[in-house]
Order: sequence, then structure tokens, then C-alpha cells
Amino acid sequence: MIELKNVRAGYGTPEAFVAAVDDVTLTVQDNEILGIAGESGCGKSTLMRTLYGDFSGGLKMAGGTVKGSFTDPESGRVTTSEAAKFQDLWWDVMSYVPQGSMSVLNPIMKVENQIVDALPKREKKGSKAELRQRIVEFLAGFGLPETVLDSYPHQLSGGMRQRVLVAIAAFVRPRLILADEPTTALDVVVQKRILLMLVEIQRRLKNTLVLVSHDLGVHYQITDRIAIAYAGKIVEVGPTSEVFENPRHPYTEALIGALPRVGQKGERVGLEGRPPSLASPPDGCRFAARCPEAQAICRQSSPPLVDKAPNHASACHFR
Ligand SMILES: Nc1ncnc2c1ncn2[C@@H]1O[C@H](COP(=O)(O)OP(=O)(O)OP(=O)(O)O)[C@@H](O)[C@H]1O
Repeated sequence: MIELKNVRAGYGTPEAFVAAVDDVTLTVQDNEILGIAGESGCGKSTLMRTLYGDFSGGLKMAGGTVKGSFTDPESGRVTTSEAAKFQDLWWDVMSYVPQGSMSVLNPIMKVENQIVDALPKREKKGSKAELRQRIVEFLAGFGLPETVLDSYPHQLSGGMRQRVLVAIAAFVRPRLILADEPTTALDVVVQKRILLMLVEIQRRLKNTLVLVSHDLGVHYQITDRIAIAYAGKIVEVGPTSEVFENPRHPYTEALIGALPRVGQKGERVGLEGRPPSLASPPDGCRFAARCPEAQAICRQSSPPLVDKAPNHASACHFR
């Protein structure tokens, strides 16, 4: 569906080019839920924006290729494009669920108008009343009442607003939905409801969901595959269950080891230190300074991301 090859993307600052995505090769497959995990500042959002072709706010692609090929399940029509032109496919073939519902929804516009505004022309062919009825039915499928449409964003709870954003993204039946930390700052009950909504949409549409979250628990619950980002690189990618059971990269192992477990006695093992600066990353493996298994070679040469088991790749010299 989307193939990234040796992609380098980031931001030009007065001091240097900050490559928040650095030589990343990754395939996003049809009909899967792919998670992107990693600590804050590792480049998850930048990778997501590159996948979406959103080169606003100073983001630039400095190398590599991003190619998309999207098949319409009804007509069989295939749309191919590359990142620089993905914008033409927004709210049609691909859509995006942003983080903060309050910063995205217009506070002085009723929800119905905001949904209608976001829709492509082809969805607006019938009468206004017909479109409203379709939206009402769609929202009802996710337990959202019609009154939502006549509300202003501030009249809805944070969870409700976020569900509206997910509904807007899904209404056009896109082949790809990208969701960047869609449940951050929401309580666990609401978080679960939104995650279930995303999963249900993916199952119904048989499309692809790419989900960015720093919360490994979220990935464990819903993703099919997971990519672990560290300092602008993907250091591990594989089926989620396998990555959790048998993490290859020491960074992945450390992230999983830091997860709380029910009934666990004693302290969890945290990960000391911070990722390196992306403005001047170290030579060799970027995790070496924090890695308990690092050896001389790790500080000299950067390990490539290669399969260590079928469909399970890791970028480590030893595992
Ligand atoms: N507009 C920008 N200009 C300059 N640098 C930026 C910009 N946006 C992000 N960065 C830098 O790029 C790096 C990666 O940021 P990014 O937001 O992609 O990481 P992230 O893993 O999504 O982090 P978080 O979980 O905190 O959102 C960071 O070092 C960040 O400071």
C-alpha cells in the first residue's frame, strides 16, 4: 500500500537539518493495523506526516521515496501516487485523526457544518437532508447521537469530540487512516472506546490503520504489526504478538520491561538516560549509549534493519 525506501525527512533549523526520520525503509500493508511506538522525540509524528504527505510547518523530505498504491475494493480501481502528491488524496483515499480535538475543531461552528466542510465533493451530491441522514446513521453505528451534530465542540466531552474526529476520518471510507496519539490525555475508559471504534472501522472497511502511540499497552491491544522508532530510525518491526513475546532489539526489550504488570512485585526496570539529539546523532547504533549489551562495533557502525525471523526485523549487530 505505501512503501518507504531510504526516507530522510525533517526540519531545517539555523544550526543543522534535524532528520527526524533518517534512512527509514518500511512497508505499510493493505488491511492491517500498524503501530508506531517509541519515546517522545523519536520521530513518530514526523514519520506519520511523511506517510500522509503533510509537508507543512517546515517538514521536508531530503531523500528516499514514498510510494502509495491504493485499491478501491468496490471498483478494483488502483490509485498510485507519491508523497508529494498525497495531498490530492486527503479526505478521500487517505484521512488523518489528529491528536487534540479542541485544536482541530472550530469552536464557533456546529459539528454538522464541520463534518460537511471536511467531506469531498462526491459525498455532497444529494440534498443536505440526505447527507445529514447518512451522517446520522453513520454516527449512530458508533453510538453517537444525532444531537452531536447540532452541538458546538465545547458542549461535548473530550472523548465525544475525539470520537467525532474519528468518525469524520472514516466517513469517506478511506483506504488508509492515520491516527497520531488519538487517545492521549483521555481517561482509560474513553481511551478504550476510541480504540475499539478505530478497530471496528478498520474491520468494516478492511482498510489500513496506522497508529502512533508512545503507549505500548495501546499497541498490544490493537495492532497487528508494530514498528519501534528510536532517534529517527526504525530499530525493530514485526508482528505485534511476536515482538512482545520475543523482542529482538535491546531498546524494544527495555520498553517492554518498563511496562507495569498486574500482580508484579518489586520495581519495574526503567530505561536510564535519553535519546540522542537528532541535530547531531552519534555514529554507529544510536541506542549504544543506553544499551546494556553495547560493544565497540556498536559505536562504530550503524546496524541495518534486517529480518532475523520471517517478517520480524531488527537493527542490532547481535540480535
Ligand atoms: N517544526 C519543527 N521544527 C524543528 N524541529 C522539529 C519540528 N517538529 C519536530 N521537530 C523535532 O523533530 C524530532 C522528532 O519530533 P516528532 O514530533 O516527530 O517526534 P515524536 O516521536 O512524535 O515525539 P512526541 O511523542 O513527543 O510527539 C524532535 O527532535 C523535534 O524536536
